[in-house]
Amino acid sequence: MDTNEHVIEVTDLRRVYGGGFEAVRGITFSVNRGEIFALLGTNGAGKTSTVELLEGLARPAGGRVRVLGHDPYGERAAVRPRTGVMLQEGGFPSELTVAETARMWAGCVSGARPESEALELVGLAGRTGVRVKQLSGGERRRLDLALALLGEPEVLFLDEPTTGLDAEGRRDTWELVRALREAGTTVLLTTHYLEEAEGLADRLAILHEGRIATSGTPAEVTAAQPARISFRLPDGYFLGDLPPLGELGVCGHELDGRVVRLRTRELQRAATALLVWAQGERVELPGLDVRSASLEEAFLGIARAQGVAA
Ligand SMILES: Nc1ncnc2c1ncn2[C@@H]1O[C@H](COP(=O)(O)OP(=O)(O)OP(=O)(O)O)[C@@H](O)[C@H]1O
Repeated sequence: MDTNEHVIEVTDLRRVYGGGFEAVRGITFSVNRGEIFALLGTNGAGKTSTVELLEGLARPAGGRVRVLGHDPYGERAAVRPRTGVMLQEGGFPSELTVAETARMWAGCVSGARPESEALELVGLAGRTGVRVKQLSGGERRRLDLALALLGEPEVLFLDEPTTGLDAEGRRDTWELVRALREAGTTVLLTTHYLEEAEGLADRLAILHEGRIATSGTPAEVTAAQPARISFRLPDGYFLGDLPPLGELGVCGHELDGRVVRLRTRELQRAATALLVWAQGERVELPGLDVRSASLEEAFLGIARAQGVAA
């Protein structure tokens, strides 16, 4: 299998709504076969607007989308049977049972796998006789996912797949998505959960106001953010007693009471210099905490830099 094949290609994509509002303002990215790609962003950043264009539900105002080499809007018949879509709101008839819903949906999918298999995959095998209206919010999300899997899609679009799931349900969904990737499925998902993107995505893009603010592997995106060192000043010491912060490679600091917080892009150098200083002074640095930036910090950093109260 050629894992460098671009299964999704998006070039300078734009979406404009009826009133003239430009929700997607020229975004470019690609997703390789067998990759999990996450779209992150603040509320209203344009994630759903983008995913809907990839799903062929609307025509772009500009730019180009290709899914499996086809235009998903203009060549819907070529793309739709090979993709699975989990929308944010499923909207099934609430009187039908889980089994009936799956059967009805399977009737619309060519070459569908057995409904029982799809329900088993998402952990709903024991709920087949339950009416949709009696399902919990999390169970409905899982039913949505089962329906998206019925056609054994090559490409799966998941719009906030774990919203409303409890911690266990979320972990089960992550495992399932990973297993799908192992089987060669390409997955594009949107999420508000940064740990979901960090733990699941091979690559991600953070959208902000219709543009990609940053993209890359989770490690690349976080590496662009400064790491943090924090500790309490030892008794009798003041901030000015520390070695010159510039020499430690510190790019920002704050003092909160006696707690010092340093930000650095050279974590190893700064931490080493600080520890060497403490050893020379024969003091402990109480509450010492040294950590690389998390995706959450990268996300908040981008939102702050662009003037958003995240
Ligand atoms: N049908 C519509 N008509 C006009 N504007 C719309 C429409 N749908 C969405 N928008 C606007 O487009 C922008 C992007 O919305 P979108 O739903 O794509 O964001 P999102 O990143 O998915 O947000 P969320 O995280 O809140 O789901 C928002 O400002 C939204 O108000």
